[in-house]
Amino acid sequence: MNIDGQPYRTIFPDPDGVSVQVIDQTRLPFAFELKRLATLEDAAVAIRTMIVRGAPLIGVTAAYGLALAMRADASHDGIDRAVATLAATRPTAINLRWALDRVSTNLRQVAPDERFARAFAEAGRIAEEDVASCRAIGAHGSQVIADLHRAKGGDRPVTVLTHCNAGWLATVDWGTALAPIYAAHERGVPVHVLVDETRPRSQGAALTAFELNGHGVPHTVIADNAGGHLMQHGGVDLCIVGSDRTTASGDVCNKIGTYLKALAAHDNGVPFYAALPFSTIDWTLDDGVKEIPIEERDGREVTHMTGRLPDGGFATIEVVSPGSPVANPAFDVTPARLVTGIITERGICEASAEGLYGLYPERRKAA
Ligand SMILES: CSC[C@H]1O[C@H](OP(=O)(O)O)[C@H](O)[C@@H]1O
Repeated sequence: MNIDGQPYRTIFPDPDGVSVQVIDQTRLPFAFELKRLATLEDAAVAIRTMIVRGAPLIGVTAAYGLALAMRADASHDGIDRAVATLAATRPTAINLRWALDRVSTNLRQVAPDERFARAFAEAGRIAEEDVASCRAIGAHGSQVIADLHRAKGGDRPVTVLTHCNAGWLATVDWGTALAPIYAAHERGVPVHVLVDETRPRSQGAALTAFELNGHGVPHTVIADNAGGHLMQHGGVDLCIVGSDRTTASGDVCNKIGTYLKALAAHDNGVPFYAALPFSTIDWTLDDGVKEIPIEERDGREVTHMTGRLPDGGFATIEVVSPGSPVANPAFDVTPARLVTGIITERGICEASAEGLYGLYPERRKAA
């Protein structure tokens, strides 16, 4: 998407042909910096430290990371080691495992000296598919916004609340939850986005707000705990969130705090959608609350915050009483019963096995 009129993607091959460039998301919104990933370790560190983040982007980065690993060790053990290293970086987003399986599956049948080129090309295909999928999610989802705009009289913007960052920075381009918003904005449907700051890493305040500013989409950043109140007072027409893993039954795992927004939406009759591509669906799971692994991140993400000083420098400050124990689960699971619908690249379905298998019939379990 655009940054001040200049189109960007979050990850792209370096002109040298043997590495990739990524936007360092730990430096946004106050600094725009690219980082070159040339090795397996570069890719693993980038995912683990959230230089790149967001389920689809994590998958694409892992795919390129496996290719980069082939430059150093293209043996069978080298493939196994690279897959294990990348799979261990973050446990929740299923896109990571999905991408590694897709790239590694046929790699062993290829001659070792062809494995880098084959894996690098496959990673590129995954990236292009992600762009196409997210663009399609935008097209399908923008119709929900357009229909709401008409249903509400067509004389005011549709207010959409979103949580965390599920925009183009979480994918290769377009995004998932934000794709319908971009598409609606570009087709002239007036929208106003309520951006949950999304503690503790503030992906909303730092990344979603950065995206929407860069693309000229009206928005307001709000404290995480304000959403329920705004819904009670008619301030929210629609919620759209992303997902890191959605089960075959429609349970939606997403950034911590999503479940609380879904409860408030349900209590106030606000439609609550999850937007996600096929690569985010885990067809092996049915009970998301019991079965999806929830990443526990470093407590320092809660006890400290990093921001910009008045002189433009960066500083990290402590914001919790020293010595207090901290818990930092990074995701939660919204049961399908609280989800109005799931917006995918193939269309919109109800959050259920019937809905998802209806869009992806080839995934029906063998009888
Ligand atoms: C389109 S996936 C975006 C998804 O990923 C985020 O998690 P993180 O920033 O920790 O990678 C968040 O759950 C978003 O909804």
